[in-house]
Amino acid sequence: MRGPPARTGPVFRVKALSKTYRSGLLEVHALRCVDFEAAQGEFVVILGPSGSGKSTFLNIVGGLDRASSGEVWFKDHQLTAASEAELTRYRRDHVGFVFQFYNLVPSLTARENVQLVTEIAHNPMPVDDALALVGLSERRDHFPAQLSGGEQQRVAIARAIAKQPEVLLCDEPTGALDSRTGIRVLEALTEVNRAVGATTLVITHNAAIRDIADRVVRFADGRIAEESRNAARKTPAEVSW
Ligand SMILES: Nc1ncnc2c1ncn2[C@@H]1O[C@H](COP(=O)(O)OP(=O)(O)OP(=O)(O)O)[C@@H](O)[C@H]1O
Repeated sequence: MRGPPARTGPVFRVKALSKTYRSGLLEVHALRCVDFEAAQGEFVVILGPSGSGKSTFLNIVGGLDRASSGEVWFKDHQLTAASEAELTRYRRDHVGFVFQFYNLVPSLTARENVQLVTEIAHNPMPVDDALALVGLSERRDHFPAQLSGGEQQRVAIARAIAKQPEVLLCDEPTGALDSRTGIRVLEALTEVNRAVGATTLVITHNAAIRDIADRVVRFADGRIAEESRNAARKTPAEVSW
């Protein structure tokens, strides 16, 4: 008789994570003893007021910044014990980043911007598949200046997921966009989360977005103040703000 299917462990395990920034005599406690886990393929929305530690958290989990104390694990790799070279490899091989500002190369087309990543990735998807996932097949030969803000953000998402990352970390991906365009970008993110199965963490100031997540985490004053799970996820089209 076969037993129950083997459960895969969490993708992220964060234990007692703290981060203190020091400049001169001044200390800022950006994170205070944060515990967190995320499962494979989970879509987590992170809310919280300005300065509550959201970006600091995402940057540490993404290997862009270092903890002051505590542990961060990505599967069986302890990021908090990793060397700079190991963190660089972690970011390159496993993490897709999407930021508020798209950081596309202006002299390259949409396709070429995505290609920059697929050329150095271990297991990339075809560039055209990545652009199709975000609904931009028709625009692949356009330059960033010929694309709307939402389209540029979708190119940035295609670039982030073309390497088929295990995690997708997004810091205010709709922050610079109007609501209709923002919804299109969220549709691209949920589609990518479904198709690639990447564990997805999305920071937003926009509480309306909480309904599209599996789970919502609210930061306040460097701590996780509240967590909730959505029994049913809404589609981005059902959300308005
Ligand atoms: N490099 C840094 N040096 C000093 N202090 C910093 C640095 N980065 C962040 N902080 C401070 O740490 C605290 C948390 O910042 P963080 O950017 O994580 O908040 P946030 O919730 O993402 O805010 P926002 O929504 O405005 O982006 C803030 O008080 C901020 O000023």
